[in-house]
Amino acid sequence: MNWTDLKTRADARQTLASLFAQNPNRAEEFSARHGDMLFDYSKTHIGEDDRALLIQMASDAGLEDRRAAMFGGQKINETEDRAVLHTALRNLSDDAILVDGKDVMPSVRDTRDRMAAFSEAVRTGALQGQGGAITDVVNIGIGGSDLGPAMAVLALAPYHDGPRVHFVSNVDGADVADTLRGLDPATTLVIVASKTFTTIETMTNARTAQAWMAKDVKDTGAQFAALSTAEEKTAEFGIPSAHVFGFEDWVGGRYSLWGPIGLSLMIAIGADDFTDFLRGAYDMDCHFRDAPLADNLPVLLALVGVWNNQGCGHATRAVLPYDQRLTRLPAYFQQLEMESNGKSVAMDGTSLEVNSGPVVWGEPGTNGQHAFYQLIHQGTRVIPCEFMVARAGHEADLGHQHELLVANCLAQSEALMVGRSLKEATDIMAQRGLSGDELDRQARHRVFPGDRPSTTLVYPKLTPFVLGQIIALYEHRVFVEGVMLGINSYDQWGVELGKELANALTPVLRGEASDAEKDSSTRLLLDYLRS
Ligand SMILES: O=P(O)(O)OC[C@H]1O[C@](O)(CO)[C@@H](O)[C@@H]1O
Repeated sequence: MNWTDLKTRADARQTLASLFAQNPNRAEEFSARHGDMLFDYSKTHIGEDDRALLIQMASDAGLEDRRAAMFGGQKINETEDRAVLHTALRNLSDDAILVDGKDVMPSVRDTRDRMAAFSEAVRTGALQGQGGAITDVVNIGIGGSDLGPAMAVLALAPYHDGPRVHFVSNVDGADVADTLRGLDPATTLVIVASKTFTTIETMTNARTAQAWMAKDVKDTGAQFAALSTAEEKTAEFGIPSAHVFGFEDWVGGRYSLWGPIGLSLMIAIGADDFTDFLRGAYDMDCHFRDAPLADNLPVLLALVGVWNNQGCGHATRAVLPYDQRLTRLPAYFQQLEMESNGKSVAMDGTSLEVNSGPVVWGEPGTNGQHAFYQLIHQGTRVIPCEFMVARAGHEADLGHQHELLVANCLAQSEALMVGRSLKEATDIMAQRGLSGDELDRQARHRVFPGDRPSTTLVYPKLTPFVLGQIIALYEHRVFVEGVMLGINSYDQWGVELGKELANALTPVLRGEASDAEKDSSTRLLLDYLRS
């Protein structure tokens, strides 16, 4: 890969002001549309030749072949010898997808139909709890078995017409206790969401919920469901097979929202809206698969990411949705991007020549503006920002609030780019009556360096279809960045060591095992915690 050329180009980048001055069509030429979605990346430092180099680099990395291999069910997750087929879960065509020569689609469709029947039964009251119709659903899962449905249920709140849906993830007993308090065990459905059905947090919380329900409900299994690839383990837990929704190991945890892990979302919004959500993702899949690289939204998003991170050396990326219902989206993207591309070893076992994926973080606007934007505007480090905003909100009677939201979103990217010079700040402070040294001192605090990069994604309205598009857009962006880095985006060995050590420390905390082998810092902490 041509990382040296990329860095040389990035080091020689021009300012945003000069890029716009040189090219009056920059906004048009450095933005792309797909359907009703607009992606503007003109406020980045990428010039025409830089873009050409980035596209060439993606192509040289074998992007087109890797993409075909992923969609075609080949085992691109090489460290786990698995296919990567979350796209199969939203494949709404009649096309077969073969893994090891077998079409996976009949089973995907069958599970989807079973999910729809189950969620309709819960929503209509055909499936009752011991105390009557189900009023509350509690999804117990963590990581990809929590973040996706939790994010999407909040995002699609205007479409809720089913029972209330709650999420428990943390092994901290506070989470399950606070969630179950006030719920009626006789009208609650508990969904245990775990791909492996071994995750300690989820299984511990599931057993706590089972004990809570058992005090009031004779047949707890009737009010439990399981979402897992490990169907024999769900049976051991006492969940009837009719309430078990299985999937295959070719669905990664952080990519699993589209199948059984989305059951809580389907119960909240209904099977038809859930299908619209899949339709949006499928639409983005087709765009990603078919559009030329230069017009391809996931590819462009990835190229901006690579330019900012591996090119310019910006280590973090802020995701800033101006959409309150996307409050959980930054956390969802954190797992999607950091668990996928937070790796320092390439597929062939060699060390990466460049930095791995960035630190992803964020909060919705306008809240973030009153919290951390100070650093984004005037801190010493540059934080590339990804703004997102809907053309229309759901609250038709509050259109004036949506205008304010949009104005703030656009104002931030403008302020980041344009900044405020010392001369401008001085003029402003002079008009306010300051002069001499005091004017000089005060003006310097009011300077905004500007020239800070951002992108803006505009979508028509946060519907199930559009949410599906947005998530698939980012999934494919992660894929493209991973291909360019030459890493496997679909394993997560980096989470294992901490899990192993936690398992070993539990008996030490209970006083059932010695801490003699532990380092002195860990021993100090153990002494304090046990005392
Ligand atoms: O669905 P499971 O198997 O409980 O795993 C939960 C999460 O744990 C992880 O394996 C990381 O520990 C994630 O990749 C996954 O989403």
